[in-house]
Amino acid sequence: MAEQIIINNVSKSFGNAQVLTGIDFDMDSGRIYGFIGPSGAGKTTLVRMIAGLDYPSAGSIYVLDKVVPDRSLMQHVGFMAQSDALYSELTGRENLAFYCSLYSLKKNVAKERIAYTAGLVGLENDLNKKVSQYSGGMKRRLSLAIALLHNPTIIILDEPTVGIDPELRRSIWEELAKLKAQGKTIIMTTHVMDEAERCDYIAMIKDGTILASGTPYHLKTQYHAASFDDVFIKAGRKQVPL
Ligand SMILES: Nc1ncnc2c1ncn2[C@@H]1O[C@H](COP(=O)(O)OP(=O)(O)OP(=O)(O)O)[C@@H](O)[C@H]1O
Repeated sequence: MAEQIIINNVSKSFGNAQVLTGIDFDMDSGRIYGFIGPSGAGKTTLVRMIAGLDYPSAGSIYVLDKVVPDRSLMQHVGFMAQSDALYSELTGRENLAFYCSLYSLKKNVAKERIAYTAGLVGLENDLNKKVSQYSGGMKRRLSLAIALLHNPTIIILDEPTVGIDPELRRSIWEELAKLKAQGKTIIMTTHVMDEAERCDYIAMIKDGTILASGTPYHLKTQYHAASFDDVFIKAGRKQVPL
C-alpha cells in the first residue's frame, strides 16, 4: 500500500513557544487515523500543516508525493476546521456552490455533489436557509459537507462530530467507513474515546510529541487498559515515550 502522507521529523513553534517536536508518522490509503491528546497538545497544529494551511518550522510533510504546502493538492485534500469557514449571509446551498466553484467542479458534478454531501450531513431540507440562521451543529455539518464536496483523496477532520447528535454521528461514521473502503485516507482529531476506538490507527499527542501510537487493540494491550478512556489516562501519565 502506498504511503499517502509522510511526516518527517516535523517541529513547529509559534514565536518562542515550541508546540510540536520531532514528529515522525506515516499514513496509508484506506485507513482512518485518529489523533488524540489533551487540549493544547498540538493536534490541530499538526493537521493544519498536513492540510497545507501552515508550514512546519523544521522537518517536512509529504502528501501524495508533494511537499506541503502545495496549491495543486487543494483538489485532493478536504479539510474540516474546528472553526467554520462559512459565509453567514449566504444560504447553505450558496456556500456549497461557492466551494464547488473554488474546486472548479462542472455544473452537473457540482449539483450531484451538493445533493450527496447535504444528504450525508442531513441538511437537505435546510439548504435554502441563510447560514446565519443555522445552529452551531448545523454549521458543523455544513463544514463537513464542504470538506467532502470535491471527493478528496485525503480527508482531514478536526473534531468533526462536535455538536452532532448520535444518530447523525452514526451515519457519518458509516459514510466514513465507505470512503475508507474506496481507498481514501481519513485523518481526524477527537476527544471522543469511543470514536478513537473506531479508528484503524491512533497517535496520542502530548506536549508536542507522539507519546504512543498503534491500533486501538495494540494500545489497549500495551497499557493493560480495559477501555480506551483508560489508555488515554494511563498513556498520559507515562513520562517516557513507548
Ligand atoms: N497561530 C498560533 N499562534 C500562537 N500559538 C498557537 C497558534 N496556534 C496554536 N497555538 C498554540 O499551540 C498549542 C497547540 O494548539 P493546538 O490547537 O494545536 O492544540 P490541540 O491539541 O488541537 O487542542 P484542542 O484539543 O483544544 O483543540 C496551544 O498552546 C496553542 O495556544
